[in-house]
Amino acid sequence: MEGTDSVVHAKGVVRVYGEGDTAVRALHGVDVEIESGQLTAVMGPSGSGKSTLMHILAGLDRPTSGSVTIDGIEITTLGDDALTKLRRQHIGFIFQFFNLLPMLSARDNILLPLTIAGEKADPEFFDTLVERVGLADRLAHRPAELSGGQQQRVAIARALVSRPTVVFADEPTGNLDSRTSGEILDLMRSSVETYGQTTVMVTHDAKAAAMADRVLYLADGEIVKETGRSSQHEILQIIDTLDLQ
Ligand SMILES: Nc1ncnc2c1ncn2[C@@H]1O[C@H](COP(=O)(O)OP(=O)(O)OP(=O)(O)O)[C@@H](O)[C@H]1O
Repeated sequence: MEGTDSVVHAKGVVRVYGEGDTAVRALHGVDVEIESGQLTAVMGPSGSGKSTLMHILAGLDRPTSGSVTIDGIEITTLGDDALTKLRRQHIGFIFQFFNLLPMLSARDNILLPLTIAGEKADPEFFDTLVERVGLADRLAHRPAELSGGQQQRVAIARALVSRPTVVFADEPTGNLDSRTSGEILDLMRSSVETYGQTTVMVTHDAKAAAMADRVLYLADGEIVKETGRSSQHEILQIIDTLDLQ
C-alpha cells in the first residue's frame, strides 16, 4: 500500500559505549521500521538512547551488533567511503543548533549537499522549496544575519534539497521559542504532506510529537511503546504513565 512501506529497518541493534567496567549499554537490541512517507517521532527521557538510535539509523554511528538497512542497503557492513556516499544520497539532517556554515549565504548553505556531490539543483524545485520555507528574499544573507527560525528554515531546505530517502531531525525546535517552533513544525509536517518526505524526529516536546504520524517511546535503550497519531494530551499521559519524564 502506498505510504506504508518501510525505508529503514533496524533489527537487534545494540550499542555499547566503552569497554569493561565503564561500558555503557545505550541500546539493548532495538527493532524498528521507519515507514515511508510518514513523520515518526522518537521520545524518551534524557539518556534513554534517542540520539544514539538516530545516529545509527542515519549511518552516522555503527551499532556494536545488529542490522540496519536504508532503502534495502545493509549499512552496518559498508566501508567509510561507501557509507558517506550513501548518506549523501539518502539522508538529510536537521540539528538543534542548525549547523550552517557561517561564511556561506543562505542559498549556498541550502545547496551545499548538492555542491559536495557535484550535482546541480533542479531550478524549479529549488525555487518552490525556498518559497515554501519563506526564504525567497533572504537567500543572499549569511546565517549571522538571520533569526534562529530563519536559520532553521535554511537547514530544513538544505535537508530537503536533495530529496533524500529519509530526513533525520534531532530536536529541531529545541533551540527556538514556542511560536517559531510551531512554524518550523508546520513546515516539517508540510514537507511530509507535500513531498511525501519520510522524516524521523527526536524530540522532548509533546507538542512536536503530536505532529507525527507515529510516536516511538524509548526508555533505557529499548522501545517500550509505540502509538499512531496522538494528541499532545495523550502523549503527555503516556509519558506520565510510563514514567518517561
Ligand atoms: N560517546 C559516548 N560515550 C559514552 N557514553 C555515551 C556516549 N554517548 C552517549 N552515551 C551514553 O549512552 C546513553 C544514551 O545516550 P543518548 O545521547 O543516546 O541519549 P538521549 O536519549 O539522546 O539523551 P538526551 O535527550 O539527553 O540527548 C546515555 O547513558 C549516555 O550517557
